[in-house]
Amino acid sequence: MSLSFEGRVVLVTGAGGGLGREYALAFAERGASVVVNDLGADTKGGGKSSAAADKVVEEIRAKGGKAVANYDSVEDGEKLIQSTLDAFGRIDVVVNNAGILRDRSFARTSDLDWDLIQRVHLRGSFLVTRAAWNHMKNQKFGRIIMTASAAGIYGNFGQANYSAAKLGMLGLANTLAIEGRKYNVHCNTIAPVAGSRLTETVMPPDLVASLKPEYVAPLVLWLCHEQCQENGGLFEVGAGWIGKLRWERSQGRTVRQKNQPMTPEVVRDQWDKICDFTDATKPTSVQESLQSIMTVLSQVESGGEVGVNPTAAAASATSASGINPAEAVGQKLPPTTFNFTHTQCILYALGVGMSTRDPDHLRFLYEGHPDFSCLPTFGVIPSQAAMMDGGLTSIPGLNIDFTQVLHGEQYLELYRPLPTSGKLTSETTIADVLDKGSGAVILLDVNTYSGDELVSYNQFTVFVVGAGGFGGKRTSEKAKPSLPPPKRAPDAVVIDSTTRDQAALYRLSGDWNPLHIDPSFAAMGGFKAPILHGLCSFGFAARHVLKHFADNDPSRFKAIKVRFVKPVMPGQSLQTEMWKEGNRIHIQCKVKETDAVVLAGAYVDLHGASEASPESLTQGGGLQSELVFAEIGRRIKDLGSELVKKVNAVFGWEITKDGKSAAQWTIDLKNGSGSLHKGPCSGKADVTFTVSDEDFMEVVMGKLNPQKAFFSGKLKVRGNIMLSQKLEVILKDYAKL
Ligand SMILES: CCCCCCC[C@@H](O)CC(=O)SCCNC(=O)CCNC(=O)[C@H](O)C(C)(C)COP(=O)(O)OP(=O)(O)OC[C@H]1O[C@@H](n2cnc3c(N)ncnc32)[C@H](O)[C@@H]1OP(=O)(O)O
Repeated sequence: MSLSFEGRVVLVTGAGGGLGREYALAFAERGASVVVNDLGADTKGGGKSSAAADKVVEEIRAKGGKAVANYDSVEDGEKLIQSTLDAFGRIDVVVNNAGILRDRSFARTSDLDWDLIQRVHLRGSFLVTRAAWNHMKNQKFGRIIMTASAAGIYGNFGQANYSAAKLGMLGLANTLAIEGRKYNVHCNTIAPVAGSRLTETVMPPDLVASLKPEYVAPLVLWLCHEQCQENGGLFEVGAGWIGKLRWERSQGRTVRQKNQPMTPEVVRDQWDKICDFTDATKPTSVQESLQSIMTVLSQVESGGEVGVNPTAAAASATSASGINPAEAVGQKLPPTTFNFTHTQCILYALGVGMSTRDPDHLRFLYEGHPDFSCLPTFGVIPSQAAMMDGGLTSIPGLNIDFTQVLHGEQYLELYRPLPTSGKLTSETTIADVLDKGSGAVILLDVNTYSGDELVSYNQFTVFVVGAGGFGGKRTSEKAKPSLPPPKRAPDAVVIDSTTRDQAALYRLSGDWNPLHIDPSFAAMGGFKAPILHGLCSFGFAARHVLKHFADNDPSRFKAIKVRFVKPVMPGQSLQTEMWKEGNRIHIQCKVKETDAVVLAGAYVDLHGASEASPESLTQGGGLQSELVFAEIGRRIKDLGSELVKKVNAVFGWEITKDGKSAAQWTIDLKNGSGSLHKGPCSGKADVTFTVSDEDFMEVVMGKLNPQKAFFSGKLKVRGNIMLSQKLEVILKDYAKL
């Protein structure tokens, strides 16, 4: 199939002669509507005439093609594009071809020689392309050609100004290729060798005659066709030959050692190796280029030597298993000290989304508040310091690529509420290293002390993507398990938005990992953009639980466990679903916009749920009814283990020691009665609680002891006659105990 440009609109700058004219004719021949731009200047940029462009337009029209002339300077980019739109209503292709020469040896290059060349080539291409850019983006199609030159790629005597402008156009094209990719706007660069007005000054006449422009145009047409997916390429073309160019980089050598100054002498001594292209690499993006720099950073940090070929060192470390559990497990990181004041507590609270919009949050945001407190999940901050300081890199057997590190899971247990200022020390041990196939999992146990008192225990689970397969074990008894939520609708759901700057704010609490702020680093980890800290979403979820089930009382917090199953992007909304099971609140978090589960197997353990606050039980309307009834169940258990045993024996119930019941609970809040149904295993028990609204809430709020309520008759338990008789017997028995 021949390549047609029917329906396409093409602008060729400098199309009055040479290459530009050839492109214009070739596009028009294949059906394109062509704008033939030419200022009609001489090769040095002097003069102005419409003749050149008009002639080409005539040629095209004579052959039945569609073309209009335009005589604007490329420095008036907007005008060029406007006249293209006026003539044909759209713009599909821009060929930046116009150019002039002011050749001089460098010493004789005047400001004007320099400026004129930059203005026409580089600035002109920028202005014309920018004027076309949004039209192309909006229509999701565009093809742009930049015309560079061998003089720019290799340098050429007497063309300093021209070389600089030409390679500048390559840089421009490289970035346009990246920015336009997702809109199907492609930008490629050619370095043509053709006989033209510009080359006749530097080439012998017979060579100029034989290097015909028609040997270049087919490449330009192909690159501008919708079928061509090439983007960001650089091509040398001439005499019927086309070749593609790319960057090549030597393996290079590391010239720095940890804690040593980098000196010119070391550079000198390594020079031959730095310049040796054996096994050269071909980086194609800033990300690839940076990757090796990151490798060097981690090698230097882990005590790598001067003169090392970083790629080879990384390869041999991996082949000799960068991860070696036998060496790593049991190792301790250097202890760290964390000094903090109320500033860090407040900054952390803001980092996990607290806001003065919610009056309940003020106690965590204002040091003058009578109940000023530190959020319990701040407990991860002192303990992460050891890892963040690069301590992990010093562990033998843990040669890991930090661009691939993700936070996998977190467990935090507090032994007392955190102070709002103080000095805490943390001791970190590599508890275990697991081989998960797709990655390696490193378990880090951190004990944090205030003086001699153990304040908290953290278990960090670090997932190193791609580092598995070293033949290690898959599970560990040391891992704090995550737990699935109950199979029923959640008892409470909270939706809370993170902001675009959530990660930028959260990192100020000490996790400086560039993954959360630097787009290039995030790209190395395979992410389109920086992702939110796992511990930031963790903080959001934990405070949702604390508010909903513990009246924002930090002393109620005991422990939390979370698994990070998918990344969260700053700006997304978190939907925290919560299930109350006694003192344990199971949690699952989704990203509201995508419905993807991001935190799973998670739970918060609370202290002393017997002091459950009225608000936490009455919020949420109907959703809470199950929860309220579960609370009554737990209170029945409070009546005493003897009674529970008897009730279980008679009815076959299973009220367990933590107050959970296999029975299903429902309640009708309207008439103040609730019914308790035996679970699916037996249908015989069907008991109704009857209680006045007032008394019911008293019980639920913990103001009325359920035991007293039973015996004073305020809380009546009724079932069918037989069952209630049996229950009465039990209750009487119980009264005697
Ligand atoms: C020096 C710094 C120290 C501190 C480190 C933290 C620094 C922070 O700045 C970094 C961050 O905050 S990163 C942001 C938060 N984390 C994330 O976004 C990760 C999200 N999770 C994922 O992408 C995948 O689960 C992923 C990629 C983790 C795993 O996905 P897959 O490879 O597809 O795994 P899968 O096939 O589902 O399972 C394979 C085995 O791995 C176990 N597993 C899965 N997810 C896990 C996770 N999150 N944590 C721990 N183990 C996990 C699976 O259970 C399975 O093992 P098994 O078969 O034995 O059950």
